[in-house]
Amino acid sequence: MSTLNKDQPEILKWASPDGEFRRKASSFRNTISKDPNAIYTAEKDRYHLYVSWACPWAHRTVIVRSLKGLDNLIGLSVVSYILGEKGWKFNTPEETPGAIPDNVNNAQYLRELYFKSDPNYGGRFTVPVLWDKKTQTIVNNESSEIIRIFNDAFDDFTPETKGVTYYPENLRTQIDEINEWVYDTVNNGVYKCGFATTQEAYNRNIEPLFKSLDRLEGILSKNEFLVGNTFTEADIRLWTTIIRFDPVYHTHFKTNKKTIAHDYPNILRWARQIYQMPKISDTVNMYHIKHHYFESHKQINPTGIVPINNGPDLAQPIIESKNV
Ligand SMILES: N[C@@H](CCC(=O)N[C@@H](CS)C(=O)NCC(=O)O)C(=O)O
Repeated sequence: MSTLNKDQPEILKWASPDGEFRRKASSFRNTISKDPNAIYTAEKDRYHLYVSWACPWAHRTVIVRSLKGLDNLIGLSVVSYILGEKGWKFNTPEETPGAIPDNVNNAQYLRELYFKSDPNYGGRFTVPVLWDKKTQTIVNNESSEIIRIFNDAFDDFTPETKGVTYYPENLRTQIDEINEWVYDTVNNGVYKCGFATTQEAYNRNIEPLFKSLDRLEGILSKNEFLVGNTFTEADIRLWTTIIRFDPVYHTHFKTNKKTIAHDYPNILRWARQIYQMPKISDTVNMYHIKHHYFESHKQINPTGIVPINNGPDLAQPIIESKNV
């Protein structure tokens, strides 16, 4: 058992006593619907999204909000990049460039929204949070569900993106199947390696991660995207992890068997292709990403030093590397 865990405040304890990191299920799981009689019906200016630029889960929701043209329908607040003992904090952009304060609830810390929704809340205070201004509560705090809500619930307000779907009906089985192993071994896999506090827990998770990256490289050597030639939520969900891989996870989470830049030419081609789609690069804040991980997890990086590498330049021209 690790002694590390004992010295940490409760909120900064990531691993279980056996050294393995187990992500807790999100608590607020409601949906928003086009039905005017639903509790949470789709309306302009009713909902607000709370995110961190640093967080790969929250990043998915920012991407779909932007691609679906919801920026003027659903407001946005962005926490500061440091996750401290009281959790995520709101700062002004003068204090933290890139931060957007909470002008809906005027909260200082994200946790206030959780207690406003449920005074007995006992879970973690995570981003993303989708907030309903009308009922003063959290609708949903699970990124995979928020992106499905954004995918179609507001279509009646956005004629220009109406019907644009990242979860097309004919591809759902394939998307769900990919999401499942990518979530377990890659999205969450990097955390299981990085937050492990025993060698055994790290060993158990590092091989499945690289096995999955090898598998993804194989898929992307034949296809443009994860599911054939259609850009879907499976790509969005993986992409936010991949762009953090070389600059953060490789060092900070000790996932240093290979890098995207040198060992995965097809994943790199795909990552560049998505980065260069309209609106996507605006959702990437590498300063928040790097400074969040290296400065917040003091149990892994006690000095808080932020290493220099920003990962491969995603704005570079795309080099076709299929079937190499
Ligand atoms: N399953 C959640 C995970 C969200 C999550 O873990 N967010 C992290 C940031 S990357 C967080 O807010 N952590 C704060 C904490 O656990 O105290 C989702 O996909 O929405």
